[in-house]
Amino acid sequence: MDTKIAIIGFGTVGSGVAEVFYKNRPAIERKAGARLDVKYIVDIKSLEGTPYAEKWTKDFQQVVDDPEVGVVVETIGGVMPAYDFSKRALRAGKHVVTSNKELVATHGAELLRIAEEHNVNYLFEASVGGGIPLIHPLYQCLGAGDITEVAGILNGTTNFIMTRMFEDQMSFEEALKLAQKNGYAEANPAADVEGKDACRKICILSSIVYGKHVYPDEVHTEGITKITLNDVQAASAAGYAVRLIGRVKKEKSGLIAMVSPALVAKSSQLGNVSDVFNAVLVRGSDLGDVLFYGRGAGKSPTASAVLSDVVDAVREGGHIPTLGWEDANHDTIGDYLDDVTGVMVRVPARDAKAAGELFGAKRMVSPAPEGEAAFLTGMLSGRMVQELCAKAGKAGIEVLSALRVLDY
Ligand SMILES: NC(=O)C1=CN([C@@H]2O[C@H](COP(=O)(O)OP(=O)(O)OC[C@H]3O[C@@H](n4cnc5c(N)ncnc54)[C@H](OP(=O)(O)O)[C@@H]3O)[C@@H](O)[C@H]2O)C=CC1
Ligand SMILES: N[C@@H](CC=O)C(=O)O
Repeated sequence: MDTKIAIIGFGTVGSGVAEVFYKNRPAIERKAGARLDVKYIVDIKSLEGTPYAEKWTKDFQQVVDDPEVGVVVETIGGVMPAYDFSKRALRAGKHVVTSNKELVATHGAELLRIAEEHNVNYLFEASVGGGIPLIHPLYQCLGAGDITEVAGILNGTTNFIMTRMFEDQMSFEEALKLAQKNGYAEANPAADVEGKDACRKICILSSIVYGKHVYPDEVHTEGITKITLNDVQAASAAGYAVRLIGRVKKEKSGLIAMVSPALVAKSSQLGNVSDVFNAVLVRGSDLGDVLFYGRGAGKSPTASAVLSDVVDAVREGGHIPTLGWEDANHDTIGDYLDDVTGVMVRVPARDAKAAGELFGAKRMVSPAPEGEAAFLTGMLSGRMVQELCAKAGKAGIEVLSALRVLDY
């Protein structure tokens, strides 16, 4: 059997898909049980001068109208026109494979439903964790367990930037430029540094694990832009690393999800994750902790995840029935202020005593950054931290930062 592939969007990931496909073609065909080839590459810019020039077209309708095309790989990114292209491909009876987490997080439930109606697959292994096999294990292998919590370092760019800034003293701008040069960053890197990309990824993981669509507007999201060297130094003196963590957990009152920078013990599984690497911890009441680890961004790792979906789509031919979730009304996630964690508070040295009493300091950090004091509190809800910060303000105590401390 012959199946033709069309790649839509020939940027970092799309070009990686073509390169890895031709490099590993015999193994990919053997696993898919079919002869495969890339017939079209759709991009707004010409591919003249590349080895793929004769496959290039600007006209997506050509792909839709060609019965030979069995799989459409969507690597444009963003919602439009990727949303429109994906629907047209699915309705034309073609499998769609994507790395586009913004689209999956925004319209995943609908696209999965359209795929099911047309007996094809909508697959997105590359949308979370780059090259880490994560989506498939979550819905297939871990499907039976009662998963209480998923937490992870979900953005390669920010982890890379923080590693370079705080371990190699690189400036934020230089580190970001290097992440872009390496092909890690989003087309608009604000999505990385402001936490939106990690938010989209935790939405996808939550939807898979808990079976209801979690939308990005439900998830409280903070990025890394306010993290300072003094935060990192104080955390380190206390035995912690600062990481951007996306997490969702099941509480008695419902699900709580958020993205924020947080302290994790240096000796912990997440505390050790550096550079572009991602790690996702899945915690289950029967399962205990399972960790997924690998390169979270970049051309070849992401392309390899995309191609694993191409193989599945061709081999399974529309029969991957368990991947999916119900649509929901933007009301799946509870109030993030109910989340209870430890907190590390930094204040000017002059405010150490008053702040320590107010927040109920449990352990002073030593050495604190010069001219400052820092301490760890007991367990506090987000709401209590807000109230205490407001009280501190009224009492003339300057809270320099209050960062969550997590037990992963
Ligand atoms: N880079 C990474 O490490 C990873 C990326 N992803 C996701 O994969 C997707 C693609 O990312 P990436 O490859 O980095 O992005 P790029 O910006 O490098 O690639 C997107 C490509 O699509 C082209 N394009 C834009 N609009 C259209 C259109 N209407 N029709 C056809 N082509 C179009 C762009 O052209 P032009 O440049 O001219 O605009 C560009 O060549 C995104 O959703 C991203 O979030 C997922 C995992 C990892
Ligand atoms: N910009 C993203 C790319 C992969 O999803 C990241 O840095 O993680």
